[in-house]
Amino acid sequence: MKAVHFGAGNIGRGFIGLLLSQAGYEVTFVDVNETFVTQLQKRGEYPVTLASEGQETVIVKNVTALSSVTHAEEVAAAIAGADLVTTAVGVSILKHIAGVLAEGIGRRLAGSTAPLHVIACENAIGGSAQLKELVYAKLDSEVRAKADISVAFPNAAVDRIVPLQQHEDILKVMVEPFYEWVVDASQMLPGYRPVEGVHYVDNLEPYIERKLFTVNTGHCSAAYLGYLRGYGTIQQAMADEGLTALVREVLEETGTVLVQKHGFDAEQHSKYIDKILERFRNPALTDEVTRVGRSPIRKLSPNDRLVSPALQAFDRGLGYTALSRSMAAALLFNVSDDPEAVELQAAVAELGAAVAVAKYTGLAADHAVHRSVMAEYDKLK
Ligand SMILES: NC(=O)c1ccc[n+]([C@@H]2O[C@H](COP(=O)([O-])OP(=O)(O)OC[C@H]3O[C@@H](n4cnc5c(N)ncnc54)[C@H](O)[C@@H]3O)[C@@H](O)[C@H]2O)c1
Ligand SMILES: O=P(O)(O)OC[C@@H](O)[C@@H](O)[C@H](O)[C@H](O)CO
Repeated sequence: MKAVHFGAGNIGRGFIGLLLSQAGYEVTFVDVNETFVTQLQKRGEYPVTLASEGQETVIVKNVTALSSVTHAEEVAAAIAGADLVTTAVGVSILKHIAGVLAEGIGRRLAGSTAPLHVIACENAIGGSAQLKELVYAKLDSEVRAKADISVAFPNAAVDRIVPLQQHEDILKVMVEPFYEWVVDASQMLPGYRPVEGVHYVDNLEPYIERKLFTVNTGHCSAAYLGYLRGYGTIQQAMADEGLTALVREVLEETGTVLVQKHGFDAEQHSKYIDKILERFRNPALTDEVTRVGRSPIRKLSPNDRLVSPALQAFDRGLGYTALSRSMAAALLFNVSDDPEAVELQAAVAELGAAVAVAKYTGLAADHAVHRSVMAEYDKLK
């Protein structure tokens, strides 16, 4: 079985490539980073170390790589012959891989009706659906009709904390032991062969919302509030009890929405929150607040981890003050090598915070959540 995986970065090597290789796939990574590509081609394997007491290392074998810049032909050919395509490049990069993916799908459908699943493993609601739209926009109607039959884009939720890596071996990845990969079974092609280690569910929404609005909402809250208090890592921020209490408040707000909306057991959900906070604290990881808070404009966007749960709380008459505080803190995330942080800072300086909030969150200036964000911003500033 053959898989093509876009993005040989942290989660790509530390989770998706590892799991697919262990499930028996020959994995071809596709990346723009020439060093990763050359090293993966040359060695055909790389180590993944678990950030736990024993620090067990697994060697991921049966892998190679292609450059999406210099090997576009080979990438399209690999897609034409693959059983599975996955991505972990960042949701805003999906538009850049849609062209070669469309080319590969077109070639494949010219001579084969073998099933192909394309799964975006990004932190976003409906990541694969977004990718499908981008790819379909590049296919003609005849190819689209064929793709409707034998190519599927099931949405997914992936969870494993993989920080930025700093090892002598450039391919080595240190990952937390926990992992979860959930795929929407209702969007798979009939008779699909499950990938070992992937959890297939009939309705993905409760899973993706629970993950994004707990792990990622809590994570970015710790990052933005931690940044304001001068902490460099999530582990340092989470050692501050006052800060952890603020993060917990946020997760209590999202938890109330999730329990009401999806019918999760309140006690179980509370344990889920405890477990997530424990994962953030993992002393064997060093996870920088600048990684976890990266791309604040994406994180402040209407369907992402802050605005969406706040609006859902508002609609249900529930609290959203702690979520508003995290959004306000995002406005103060002044990291000069993060292009979105730079853009956000410039927008706040030029337009004022109220207009910038409306612009990036989609919240009208007279919306109660917008007013709440501004009230928290005035306090934090
Ligand atoms: N790191 C985590 O803990 C984690 C966990 C779950 C989900 N995610 C999600 O996975 C995605 C990747 O995150 P990451 O932390 O691995 O980031 P990363 O920056 O480590 O990896 C992204 C990789 O994509 C590559 N890339 C960029 N443009 C490309 C292109 N046009 N074609 C091919 N490759 C390209 C980059 O060179 C890089 O190697 C994001 O959507 C993130 O939200 C990350
Ligand atoms: O990848 P982002 O920028 O959407 O979010 C940063 C982190 O919260 C994220 O990468 C987590 O580590 C991951 O989602 C854990 O499963």
